[in-house]
Amino acid sequence: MTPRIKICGLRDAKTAAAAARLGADAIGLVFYPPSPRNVDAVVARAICGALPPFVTSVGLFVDADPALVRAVLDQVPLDLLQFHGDEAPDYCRAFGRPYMKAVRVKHDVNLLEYAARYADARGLLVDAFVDGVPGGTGAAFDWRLLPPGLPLPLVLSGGLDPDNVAAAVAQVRPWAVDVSSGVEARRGVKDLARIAAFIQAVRAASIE
Ligand SMILES: O=C(O)c1ccccc1NCC(=O)[C@H](O)[C@H](O)COP(=O)(O)O
Repeated sequence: MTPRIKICGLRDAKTAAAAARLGADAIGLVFYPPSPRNVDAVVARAICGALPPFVTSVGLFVDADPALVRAVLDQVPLDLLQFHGDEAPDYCRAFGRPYMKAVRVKHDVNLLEYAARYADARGLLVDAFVDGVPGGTGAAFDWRLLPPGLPLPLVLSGGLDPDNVAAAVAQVRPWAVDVSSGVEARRGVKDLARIAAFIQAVRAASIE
């Protein structure tokens, strides 16, 4: 099985459409103003409109005011919500949309407990813990901290790039991989050659 591939932090329709043509299964839209990858609803709507069928649009929020999430949902046809902060299960459910919960992994995190708390999530996205920065850091974590037998689909992220993703897939066997910094030319600017190389590396490492 080849893991699904999400390219996160797209900021224009042309690059998002190109990523989809290269084989991305999902693209992530960051609604978090401090991020260099932040987009507004107008740009996000244009990006979603440029995607072919069967490519999932994921809206990423970090402890956002629910009014902001609702305002985005009113304007942008998102398929899935990604909550990347400390959102409680009730918050995540309140929008009545499919969601996945991000967890920033450090040595004492109990992912089985997370999976039980967010049992209705479509998946758990695991990312590196970096103090003071919620995500998109390019930092990796020790994949040995991931327990076997997680009951939710696992989306592996954090410091993945074209050179290390094959090893990550072989070791972790995730449902999907998610990348942002590792396919950028510079912070916030995606590089199509790196996206192509990343997708190629994931496919070459497909799981039995
Ligand atoms: O991308 C961001 O700027 C960002 C900001 C705040 C919270 C999350 C953010 N990105 C989340 C993602 O889904 C990234 O793909 C994930 O954190 C991995 O990022 P990277 O290590 O840069 O590949």
